[in-house]
Amino acid sequence: MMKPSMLRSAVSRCSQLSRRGYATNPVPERKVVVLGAAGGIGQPLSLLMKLNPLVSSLSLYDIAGTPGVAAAVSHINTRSEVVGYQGEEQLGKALEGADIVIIPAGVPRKPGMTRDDLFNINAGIVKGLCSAIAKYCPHALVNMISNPVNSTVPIAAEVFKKAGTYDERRLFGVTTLDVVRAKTFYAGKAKVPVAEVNVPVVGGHAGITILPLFSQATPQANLDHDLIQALTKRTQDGGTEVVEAKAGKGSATLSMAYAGAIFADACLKSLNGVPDVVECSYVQSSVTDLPFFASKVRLGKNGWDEVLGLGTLSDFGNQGLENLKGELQSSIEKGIKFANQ
Ligand SMILES: NC(=O)C1=CN([C@@H]2O[C@H](COP(=O)(O)OP(=O)(O)OC[C@H]3O[C@@H](n4cnc5c(N)ncnc54)[C@H](O)[C@@H]3O)[C@@H](O)[C@H]2O)C=CC1
Ligand SMILES: O=C([O-])CC(=O)C(=O)O
Repeated sequence: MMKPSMLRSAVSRCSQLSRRGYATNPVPERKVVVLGAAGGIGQPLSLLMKLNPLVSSLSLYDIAGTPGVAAAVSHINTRSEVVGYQGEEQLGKALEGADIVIIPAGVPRKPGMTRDDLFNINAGIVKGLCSAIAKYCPHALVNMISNPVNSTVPIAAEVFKKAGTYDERRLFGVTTLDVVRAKTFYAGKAKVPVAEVNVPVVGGHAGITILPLFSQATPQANLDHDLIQALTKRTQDGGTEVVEAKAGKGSATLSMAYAGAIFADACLKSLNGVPDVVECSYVQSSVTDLPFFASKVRLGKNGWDEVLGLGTLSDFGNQGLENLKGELQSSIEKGIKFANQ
């Protein structure tokens, strides 16, 4: 068991490491809101955000269960003040003054379902939450986790457009878990240290729309075509692997919380002026003919500064890109249509 003194020194080491490279001192005040904070992702994500020294105010909102989560998290002796909010009448207060809103609210998959099968429930949840964001914190960066991400991000964009608050640079679909998986699976096969691995993952966040570019992975390894094909399939099916292993008890929560915390930390750093923070994310894009697309984006003080191109694709990558376009386009259209009903 870890002794309290060890945990304290780990947290302190963590804060020292995180502070390195920050352009401003003292660290600015930043409010982070988690919508869906009492859920399977929401709880560990709230914990990880409480450990982030860049957060000064942590607002935990859910339709139920937040007082307990907030009470537990608030006892951790790190910088941020934690407040729990429960029920729609408290949503405005939860959001006011937010710099970043992370949204893992909504139902997860069960075995046999696709992410699109969640649309009927989650589209409405996301629409409602985004209307509140437009009203109470229109300048916040939005990190959308709720599935189907390929549609929920276009829904959010439409809601913000209607409210007159849309700024494409502030809306992000969180695809970091695809990158996390691609790195892990690649490191295992390429026999390279996982901490050194980088793999861009582009496209979207469902099945074949998830396109890991292993030909651009670093450190480079001479993996044969069959292995690259297998790694691609495993990354695309990573979510389903967890859904099946959980056998009806939901989908990835802990690894998603980790991925969500990485992405939110990147947003916080760039808001604070750290230059050249680059992450993959599903954003409004002109990299392909699709209006939303995941690729590397350079983050800045006001959201993303630049959507980076795809680089040189292998034949396999090009084929994957062509194969995903139809599905991604129809998921985008479905979201836009729903938001405008
Ligand atoms: N982008 C990604 O890579 C990933 C996305 N997901 C998605 O994240 C979502 C959440 O997954 P879990 O946390 O496992 O589900 P969960 O069911 O454990 O938690 C969802 C939480 O959302 C809350 N909620 C429902 N309606 C709400 C509303 N109107 N306002 C605020 N909160 C509301 C629920 O009360 C619950 O606490 C799912 O849609 C899942 O598919 C999951 C894993 C990875
Ligand atoms: O697979 C799911 O339903 C949840 C998810 O998006 C993931 O784990 O990548």
